[in-house]
Formats: sequence, C-alpha cells, structure tokens
Amino acid sequence: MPNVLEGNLNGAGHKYGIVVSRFNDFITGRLMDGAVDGLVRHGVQDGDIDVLRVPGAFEIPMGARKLVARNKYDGVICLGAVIRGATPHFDFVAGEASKGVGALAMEADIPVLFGVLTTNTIEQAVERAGVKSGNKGWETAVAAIEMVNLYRQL
Ligand SMILES: Nc1c(NC[C@H](O)[C@H](O)[C@H](O)CO)[nH]c(=O)[nH]c1=O
Ligand SMILES: CC(=O)[C@@H](O)COP(=O)(O)O
Repeated sequence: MPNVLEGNLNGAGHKYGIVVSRFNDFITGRLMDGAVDGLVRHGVQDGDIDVLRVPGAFEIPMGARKLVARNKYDGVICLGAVIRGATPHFDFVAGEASKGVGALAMEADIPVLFGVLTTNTIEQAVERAGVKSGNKGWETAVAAIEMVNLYRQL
C-alpha cells in the first residue's frame, strides 16, 4: 500500500490572511463573502481571518507578499476579478496577478492560493461569484484549508 499524504478539511485553529482587490467590487465582495463562509464552515474562527484590500488584481501579489511576511498566517488566499475589456489590458493585469501569486506561492513556506477570476464577460464573473457555477472564493478557501493541513504533514 502506498503512503498517501492528503490534507483534511478541518480548519480549527488555522489563521488566514485574505487579500482582495476592490476593482469589480460587486464580484470580489461576493468572492470574499464566499471565502469567509468557506473558512468558518470548516472550523476557522472569524477573529482568525484578516482581510487586506488592494486597488486591483495587479496589486494582489504585492499585498499577498506582505501578508506572508507577517509570519502570522497558516495560509494566504488571493481574491480578485479581472474582466476582459476592449484592449489587451486584460492580458497584462491577469498575467501579472497569476505570475506574481504563483511566484510567491513557490517561495513561501505557507500555501498561497489563487482565487482570481479571469473572465471574458461580466456574466461569467457573476456566475462564478455565487450565482450559477458556485463561488470561487468559497472553493479557494476550502482548498487553502486542505493545503495547510497537507503542509503540516510534510
Ligand atoms: N481592469 C481590471 C483591473 N485593472 C486595474 C489594475 O489591477 C491596477 O489596479 C491598476 O493598473 C493600477 O496598478 N484590475 C482588476 O482587478 N480587474 C480588472 O478587470
Ligand atoms: C481587464 C481590464 O483591464 C479591463 O477592465 C480594461 O478594459 P479596456 O481594455 O476596455 O480598457
């Protein structure tokens, strides 16, 4: 039998930092509500969750890096919504957000999770913020709990 290492979904005693961008707040606010709900439903205390607001998705990696540097959290959750417009701007903002969070995640000793929507339309974003296709904030929060518990075994 192989030794399988897998994190469970019990968040009791965990501390989380959430960085959430304000741009497209009507979406990111729902992602944040979903993330907090996902954490609390899995045993995380409200008071063990700190939220850092940044202007846009481009600033998410900067905020997340500062949260990691506080050495206070078991995991950091990044939430944002980049919605395609008429120009190539989308590619740069979404690209830097994912590259920045990815690079940080590889360096940090704690899990850093990516809950940034990158959608072609507002409708796609709405659907992923609690309407039709679940809530990506909630999903990212639950994935964070699993990863924290996995890291504890490694
Ligand atoms: N267009 C979107 C942005 N743009 C703003 C940038 O993220 C950034 O705040 C600005 O360029 C200053 O550095 N941000 C989003 O989160 N979502 C977008 O759709
Ligand atoms: C994702 C974006 O940056 C977007 O909101 C910008 O829209 P546009 O390309 O129409 O300026």
